[in-house]
This record gives sequence, C-alpha cells and structure tokens, in this order.
Amino acid sequence: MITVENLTKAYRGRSGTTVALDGVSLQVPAGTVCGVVGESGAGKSTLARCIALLEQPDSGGILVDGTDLVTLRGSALRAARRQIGVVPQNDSLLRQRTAAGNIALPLEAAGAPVEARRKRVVELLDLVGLADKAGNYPDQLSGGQRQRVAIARALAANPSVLLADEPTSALDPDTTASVLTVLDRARAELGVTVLVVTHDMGVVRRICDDVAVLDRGQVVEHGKVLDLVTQAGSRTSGALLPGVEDIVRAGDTDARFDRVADVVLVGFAAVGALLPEAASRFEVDLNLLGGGMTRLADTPVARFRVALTGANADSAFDWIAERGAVVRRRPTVLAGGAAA
Ligand SMILES: Nc1ncnc2c1ncn2[C@@H]1O[C@H](COP(=O)(O)OP(=O)(O)OP(=O)(O)O)[C@@H](O)[C@H]1O
Repeated sequence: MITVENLTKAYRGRSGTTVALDGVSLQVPAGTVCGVVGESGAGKSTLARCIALLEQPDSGGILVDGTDLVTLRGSALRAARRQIGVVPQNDSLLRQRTAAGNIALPLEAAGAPVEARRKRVVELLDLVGLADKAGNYPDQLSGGQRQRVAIARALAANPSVLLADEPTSALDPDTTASVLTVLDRARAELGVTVLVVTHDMGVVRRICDDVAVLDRGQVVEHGKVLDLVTQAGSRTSGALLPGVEDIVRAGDTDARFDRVADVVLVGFAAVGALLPEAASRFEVDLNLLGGGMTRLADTPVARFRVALTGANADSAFDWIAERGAVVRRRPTVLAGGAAA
C-alpha cells in the first residue's frame, strides 16, 4: 500500500515560485494499478519523482507499507529506495550492455550471487516476453522491447512498488499494448503495486484499477475507475465512457418517447441482459438513442441513452436501477412542448 499524505512541493526560481504539488493525498492499495493523470504541468512527474525519492517534497508524507519514506536518511533511505522500482520517462538502458546485462544491474549493485542473478534475469525476461532477446543490445531492440527491458530491470530487486513515468508516451498503439500487458503481469504475477503516470486515458482504460486526476498540483478526482465512471460529471466518466450527447438532437427526439434516461451498465451480466430483460418484463418498447459499449480492463461497461415507451416505463427504469445500473432520467418533453 502506498499512502501519499498532504504532499507539497514548490520550485523556486528567478522568475518566481511554481507550486507543483499543493496538498496531494492519495492511497494506492497493495497489488493494484493506479493511474496518475492530468494535463501537462499538473504535477504528475513531480509526484512520481517524490514517491521515487528522487526529489524531496517540502512537506507531507509518503508511506510505503507503513514506513514514511520522507523521514529516512542514509542506509534506511537506500533500503527504502530498493522497495520502489522506477521505470524512467526516457530510454535509460546502458547501450554497451545486453538486455540481460541491463536487467542484472540492480542485482549486481545489491551483491546478489552469480547463479541467483542468472536465474532472476531469466525469470524477468520471461515475464516481459523477451526470453529470446537476452543477448540483444538496446540498439537491436525496438522502442517497446527496450521499455520492457527497463520494466524488468525495475523489477529485478523485487520491489513492492513499481513506478512508471509515461511508459508509453513514445510508442505506437501495438507497442503500447505490449508494454501495458507487462505492467499488468507485474501486478498479477508478482503482486507489485503499480503507479503509472500518464497523460493518456487509454492507459487507464486498459490496466488501471484506480485513477487519480491531478489539476494544478491538486487531486481533483481519486478512486476506483469502475466507481468513478458511474459518477455523473466525473472527468473519468467523461473520458472513458461512450458519449451520448452528440448522437441525437435530444429535445426533439426525446419527445417521441414516454421516458428517456442515460443508463450506465457495468459488468457482463448488466451489459448483456439488463435492458432487453426490462423491456420484456415490463412490456415497454426500448430504443437506444445514443451511447455504446466499451471495456475497462476486463470489465465491459456501457452507457446508453435509453428511451422507453409504454405504461410501465417508469417501473422499468426503477427495476434497472435496482439491479445496480446507474439511471439518470432526462426531463421528458411532451409532444406539446411542456416538461412532464
Ligand atoms: N525542476 C523544475 N524547476 C522549476 N519548475 C519545475 C521543475 N519541474 C517541474 N516544474 C514545474 O512544476 C509544475 C509541474 O510540473 P510536472 O513536470 O510535475 O507536471 P506534469 O504533470 O508531469 O507535466 P508533463 O505532463 O508536461 O510532464 C509545472 O508548472 C512545471 O513547469
């Protein structure tokens, strides 16, 4: 578990002071993947550097498994650093070392015996899908493969936390997918807690359990992705759910139906069956006016603008809501123009 408590950090320069982190608090449960997102300049990299102990915050705490890292010095600080594997923003492999040689670096620094090193490097190459590239030098690897070697190197000393700063920013979509798969495997197979700094909500969509949205040094949204997408007006729902607004000229079209609502459905059962079942159970005509389906990690999620016609339209929406869907009714415009 990583707990960031009220972290502040300002940069002081000749042209004045820039507040990069302004009381940031967040919790990342053990064994989850958390995305830190936000516009350029929001403070994401500063937060990552503070958590990686590469930068000293002005105030606040960073607790990893209960230990406040900010207060540590000397050998305790060095030991704490080993608990945090860092995948740097830029290509950071040593050019004169092979993939295996790069991955072995932290193990050499920790004084691990040769045989243990060799075994661990083989395991890690396998984890990142590069078992056949052990002897390749960085220049003989693609950008995505180099990034996977950097992840393997960050995992070499068995850290409890893996911190990746924009791990996919320079990669094409296919390569991005392979890097994200590796981060997901690190969590699933090694139980590592993963913090991914990214400006790309696609990363959140694919692998994050949790997300923290930073804006001008503050956390403006934080929680489970699947909870945040059900909250009306959340930035996460806006960025990750299919849009319903632009499909129809709402006022005109809504008027043709008895009841209209925006419905968010989460999970296989809800997405697959809830709406047709409601239609047949309550004998209402069901029309989808907008929206669509998507997938958040392994979970199917849908947002539809649903129109119902029939005497039981209200009861049908109540029933859908009782089964866990989020139903936001829209004011129904009657054919004559007055709101119902
Ligand atoms: N070393 C520094 N010296 C002075 N100001 C800095 C320094 N590093 C960052 N800043 C400023 O702090 C603020 C937060 O920067 P930071 O790099 O943490 O944001 P970010 O969200 O990671 O942005 P990006 O997505 O562009 O990398 C910005 O206003 C930035 O200009």
